[in-house]
Formats: sequence, C-alpha cells, structure tokens
Amino acid sequence: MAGVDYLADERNKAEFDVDSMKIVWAGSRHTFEVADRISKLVANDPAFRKDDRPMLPRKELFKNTLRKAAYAWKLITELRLSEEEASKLRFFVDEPAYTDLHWGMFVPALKGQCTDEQQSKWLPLAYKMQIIGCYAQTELGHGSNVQGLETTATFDPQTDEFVIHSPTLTSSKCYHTVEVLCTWWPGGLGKVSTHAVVYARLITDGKDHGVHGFIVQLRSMEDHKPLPGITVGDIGMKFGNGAYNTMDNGVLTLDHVRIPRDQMMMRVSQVTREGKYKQSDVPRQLVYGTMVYVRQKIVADASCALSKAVCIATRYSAVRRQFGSQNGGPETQSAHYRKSYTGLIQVIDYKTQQNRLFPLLASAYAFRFVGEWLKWLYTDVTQRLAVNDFSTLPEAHACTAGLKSLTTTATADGIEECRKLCGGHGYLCTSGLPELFAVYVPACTYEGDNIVLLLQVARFLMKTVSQIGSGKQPVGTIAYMGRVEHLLKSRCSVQRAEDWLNPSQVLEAFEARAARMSVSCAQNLSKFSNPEEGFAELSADLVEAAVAHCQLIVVSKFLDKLQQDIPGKGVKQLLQAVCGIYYLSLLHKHQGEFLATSYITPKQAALASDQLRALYSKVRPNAIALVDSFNYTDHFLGSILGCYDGNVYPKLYEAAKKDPLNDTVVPDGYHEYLKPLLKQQLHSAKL
Ligand SMILES: CCCCCCCCCC/C=C\CCCCCC(=O)SCCNC(=O)CCNC(=O)[C@H](O)C(C)(C)COP(=O)(O)OP(=O)(O)OC[C@H]1O[C@@H](n2cnc3c(N)ncnc32)[C@H](O)[C@@H]1OP(=O)(O)O
Ligand SMILES: Cc1cc2nc3c(=O)[nH]c(=O)nc-3n(C[C@H](O)[C@H](O)[C@H](O)COP(=O)(O)OP(=O)(O)OC[C@H]3O[C@@H](n4cnc5c(N)ncnc54)[C@H](O)[C@@H]3O)c2cc1C
Repeated sequence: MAGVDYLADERNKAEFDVDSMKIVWAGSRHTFEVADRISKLVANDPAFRKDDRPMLPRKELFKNTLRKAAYAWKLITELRLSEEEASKLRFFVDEPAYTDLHWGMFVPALKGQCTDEQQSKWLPLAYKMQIIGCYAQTELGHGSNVQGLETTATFDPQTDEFVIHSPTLTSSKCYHTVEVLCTWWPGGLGKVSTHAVVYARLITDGKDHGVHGFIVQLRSMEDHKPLPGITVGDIGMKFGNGAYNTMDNGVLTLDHVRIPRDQMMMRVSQVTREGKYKQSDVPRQLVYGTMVYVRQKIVADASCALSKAVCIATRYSAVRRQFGSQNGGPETQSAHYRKSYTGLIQVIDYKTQQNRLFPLLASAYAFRFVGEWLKWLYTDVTQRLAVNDFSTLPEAHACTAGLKSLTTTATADGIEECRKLCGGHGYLCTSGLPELFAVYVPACTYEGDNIVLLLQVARFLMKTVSQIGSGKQPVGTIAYMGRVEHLLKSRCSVQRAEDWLNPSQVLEAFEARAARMSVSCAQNLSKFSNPEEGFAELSADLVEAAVAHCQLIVVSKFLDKLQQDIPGKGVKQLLQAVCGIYYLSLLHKHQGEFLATSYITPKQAALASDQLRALYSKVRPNAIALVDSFNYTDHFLGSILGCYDGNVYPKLYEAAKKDPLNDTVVPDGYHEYLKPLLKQQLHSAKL
C-alpha cells in the first residue's frame, strides 16, 4: 500500500514543532538546509545504492567503493559543491572509504604539521585529489604507545635526504621466526593512497629525537605500482560482512626509502641543511595535533551513529506489537493496524523497553550538543595556538580524549542494545543494525584505545588535584575542582522527585561525585612511594573517576544548551525532558558511586528513579517525532525496521525474496550434498 504512513498516528501525538527541532539538531537553519538537500541528492541517485553490501565478495565490494568515491568526486566538481556540501555528500554516501582518511586525517595533518611553505606545495595537490593520502602511524607492534614506534627516519647530510626504514628483526622469542616491524592498520594505505604521512623516529647525527611526521610517496603516479623499497598491501578481512571491509586498511614496509629533507613536516621542529635539529617555540605534543582534531570529529560523529540506531529501534518499537488483549485496541491506532492488530500492545509502551530505549535517545541528543561544544573548544584552542597561547592545550587534549572514549563506548553499546530492542528482526542485515555496529565498533579502538585515553584524562585530573591550594585556579571544564572543599562536604537537598529537575542541583550532584572520586584516587595515590607504580595499581579506579568527569562535561553542556534561546513550540520543554532522562538514567546506572561518595541518600536515589519514570511518560508520545527530527532519509538509515512509513513487514518479506539464496527454489549443492544424504536415510529407514 504505497503512500500510507503507518506511523501517522504516532506523528500526530507530537507536542512540539518537529521542523524547529530539526534545526536544533542540525545546529542551524543553514546546516539543516545543506544536509537536507544533499541527503536527498544521494538518496535519489541509484549509483549510491548500498543495500547489497553485506552480500558482495570483498573484491567487488571494494571496487564498488572506488566507483562510488569517484562518482561522488565527479558530482562534487561538476556541481561545484562547497567544502561543506562536499563533506556532507561523503557523509550521506555512508560508506567507509579511503576518502575518509584523505580528507579526515591526511589533509588535517598537512594543515597542522607543515610550515606555510610546505602547505602551499602539498595542499593544492591534496585538495584536487591529484595525490591521495593516508595517516600511517600505527605499527604491527605499537599502536597506543606512540613513543615506542620503531620506524626510523635517519638524516643523510650527504644527499640532504631522510632514509625511512622499518626495521626487521630475527626474534629468538618468536620461535625463531622473522618478526617484521611494519606499519599496520592505516585506512586507505592498502590499495589506494599515493602518499602517506608516516610517523618515524627522527635520527640526526646518531641522536634519536623521538617521533616526527614525514610525507612519503608510496606509489608511482604513472601506474600506481609501489616505489622502490616499498612493500604495501591490504591487511585482510575485518569484522562483519560489508561493513568496514570497504576500507583498504594496509600494511607497509619501508626498506631504506629516501625522501627529500623538506618532506619532514616542519611546523613543530626542523632539521637544517647541516643536519641540526631545531625545536620551534611550540610544545612537542603538537606532533599529536591531528589526533586531537580527529577525536573531536569522532565525538560529533558518535551522535550520528547512535541517532541512526535509535531512530531504527524507536520506529520499529512503535510498529511492533506483542501480547495484550485481542479485544479493543488503543484508540490512537491507524485503520490498518486496528484491523490486523486490534488490542495488541506496541512494544514501545512497555516500561522496560522505554527504560532501555529512551536513555539512548537522550544520549544521542546529549552527544550532539557536547559535540557542538567540543568543536567550539577545538576552534578556540587552534586560534590560541596560532598566537602562541598554549595554556588550554592540556584541557583540549583531556576533553577530546575523554569525550571520544565516553561517546564511542556508549554509542557502540547503544547500537547493540538497539539491535536487541528490535528482537529477532534486529539480527537481520536488512535491519541495518548489524552493519552499523560492525562499522562503528572499531571507533572504541582507533584514534586511541578508549581505556588508554581515559587514563590520559585521569592523569590530567590527578595533576589538577595535586595543584589545588597552590594558587593555580582551575578553569574551563575543570573549574569545579576550585570549589572542591565545598563539594567534599555538601549534601544533596532534593526532597521531592521534581527537585531533580533543578539544573543547579543536578550539576552539583555530578560535580560532587566527580570531585570526590578524583580526590579519593589522589589520596590513595599518595600512599605509594613511586607515583607511576601507584597509577598503574589504581588504574581501574582512575578510569572510573575519568568517566565521572566526562559524564559531568556532557551533562553540563546539555544544561548549558537549555539556557540558550531555543525557538519553536514545545521544543525547549521536550529537550528539558530529554536532558532529564540523560542525567537521571546516568544517576541511576551509577547510583553506587553517588551513594558511596555520600552526596545523595538512598531516598534521594529513589526519588530520582520516580522522576525518571515520569519523564519517560512525557517523552513517550513524542518519541517518533524526536527521531524524525534527525531528518534521516530511508537511504541513509539503510533499515527496513526503521523505514519512515513504518510499513515493515511487506518490505521484510520482499527483501527476503531478493536474497541470492532464493534465486533458485532448490539450492545449489542439493544434488551433491543433500540428495545423497536424504537417499541414504531413506535407504537405512527401509532396512
Ligand atoms: C566510520 C567513520 C567515522 C569517522 C568519524 C569522523 C572522523 C573523520 C575522519 C576519520 C576517518 C576514519 C576513522 C579512522 C581513523 C583512525 C585513525 C587512527 O587510528 S590513527 C592512530 C591513532 N593512534 C592513537 O590514537 C594512539 C594513542 N596513543 C596516544 O595518543 C599517545 O601516545 C598517548 C595519549 C597514549 C600518550 O602517550 P604517553 O607516552 O603516555 O604520553 P606522552 O609522553 O606521549 O605525552 C606526554 C604529555 O603529552 C600530553 N599529550 C599526549 N597526547 C597529547 C595530545 N594529543 N595533545 C596534547 N597533549 C598530549 C600528555 O597529556 C602528557 O602531558 P603532561 O603534561 O606531560 O602530563
Ligand atoms: C578500523 C581501524 C582503523 C584504523 N585506522 C588507522 C589509521 O588510519 N592509521 C593508523 O595509524 N592507525 C589506525 N588504526 C590503529 C589504531 O589507532 C590502533 O589500533 C589503536 O590506537 C589501538 O592501539 P593498539 O592496537 O596498539 O592497542 P593495544 O594498545 O595493543 O591495546 C590492547 C589492549 O591493551 C590495553 N592497554 C594498552 N595500553 C594500556 C595501558 N597503558 N594501560 C592499560 N591498558 C592498556 C588496551 O586497553 C586494550 O585493551 C586503526 C585501527 C582500526 C581497528
């Protein structure tokens, strides 16, 4: 029944203006309009079909990705799309590809790590895609420990070149096999990139200056073959069908490969013609600047991935019915469902479903707003760095690392929860959820393992606690530590469930919990004579303190957002309810910490749960409208369960018919393997 909207009744229940919410979600009217136009352009172009991905063999899958990326580039140039429109187009094509690394890491590395002169040489080539680049940092043996990288870049003053080399060791520990220390993992490296930013230990005159970035040409611009000394290829299939296998993550060995001296990225430090090493007036950590940039991008991306999963699970939860009476259904049902499902309960009305789904819906909004704020913080730190103000760099590192960790962990777990919320059908590839999970879950590992990153936050917290009383006033996201004395002794004043809607009360609860956990860790650390030993021993507690701090940031940025002027009927009220669900569900989940740090009492925790349930009821009639506000096309969602019109069952049935296994009624292999087996059983039965 084309044209029927099976979710129309749900949409009619909305108590807020969806068009206004769409603009809040997008960030501005302009961003909304660009996204809306470009997403439709992609959705309406059959060249960007993606429903066949789980079925394609790797080679075909990869070739398809190359085709789509080339076609996307053709559109970008022919339609003269702006940088913003082009990046939206790649986003809505929704297929991991070498272009993510080219635009997402290679270009930012050139911008952040190269001198102006170097940028004027390399950036125009990269912008026109006359060269394609990747970010080659991780080695087979070293990922998290960047300081431990073993590839070397040795300056040769005779020729004014660097010799880049991946060492090969014969390891007796490894059953006498050869252990190759190569670059391993970079996306786009395996089959596509012509160039790479390679991270290697800089050696001049026998002295090791640590890890620096170098621009290395990998492949011939004539025939795409690897240049002399370079061995390069794909590292093989990764988790899931389709999924991240569209990406050519690669392996690279460099055997005494020579590059000109001016291909060392020289913004942070330089090597002169005479081979002298010079450090600019900027902190060495700026070599890690590209990672800070990408972590900030990943936080913004988390809300996209989580909102997709939540949109699918919410729409399907309104369509799906289980149990209930056969006689007389809720009056809000559409004619179609009244006829076939009279009286059955929509699974979204089960409180247990709401208790799993609505906190994820709220997290998607929370991550959206914290992502917006983090983008601001990143822009701010970049502007400060340009005028040699490095004061906010440690906070920017802690925020990007911590929020990357928090949001990607919650999003990966959230996508899997959405799959379960969709029952059996969630396990079908046509639900879109298995592929979404498989593509998303490595975000917990790439750009810094999430635990390793939380430990960086913990170091920042311990440093801040150790400076309390020294006269150095903590600022920004850590300013609450300046009020630590008050936070250590204050008590929650909540007396009624509604008191949990008071923003200043909520903020103090999250601040007190975070401050108390950090101070407790610092006190325990001080019992160790060797601080590094203490840090290692207490690392599990430190990670929990870091999570508490990061959750405080997300909550406070959501509350800040609500202080702004938000136009549109009922929009602000709904966002207040969504925000309440976000922080109260966190409070409920981490009740043990709020209670153990003695800021709240068990009675106040119970009142928080009462308020949370009340907010579920407030959000329930608005749930479909809240996910419609993401403004996702059916193409982008890539899910039958999440389709806009809710007409799930016929679509599932049709899609199943199209599975290659159903091309024939009798399967291939019947004559070889099934028939003889069945014959044999028949024979023995007769005996
Ligand atoms: C599906 C698509 C999603 C896309 C989303 C959108 C994104 C767009 C583009 C992305 C496209 C595709 C996604 C795939 C990309 C994946 C790419 C990669 O994975 S690249 C490789 C990334 N590798 C890592 O992240 C390694 C992790 N390790 C580290 O970062 C560091 O080594 C460390 C943080 C663990 C620190 O190590 P450590 O040895 O303990 O410390 P150091 O001595 O190095 O540092 C001392 C000092 O420096 C401070 N520090 C550390 N890092 C930074 C930093 N980045 N910025 C500023 N300061 C930093 C640290 O705090 C210490 O400070 P002190 O004051 O001395 O305490
Ligand atoms: C899909 C994908 C794409 C990638 N793309 C790129 C790319 O484009 N370019 C690139 O250079 N790299 C890339 N990588 C590599 C990625 O950045 C690293 O895998 C990542 O930084 C984690 O490092 P690791 O693999 O060494 O993990 P490990 O550090 O070996 O982690 C293994 C375990 O040890 C734990 N651990 C490690 N150190 C500590 C510690 N100090 N304290 C406590 N626990 C610890 C971790 O928590 C984890 O549980 C990619 C990886 C993936 C999966």
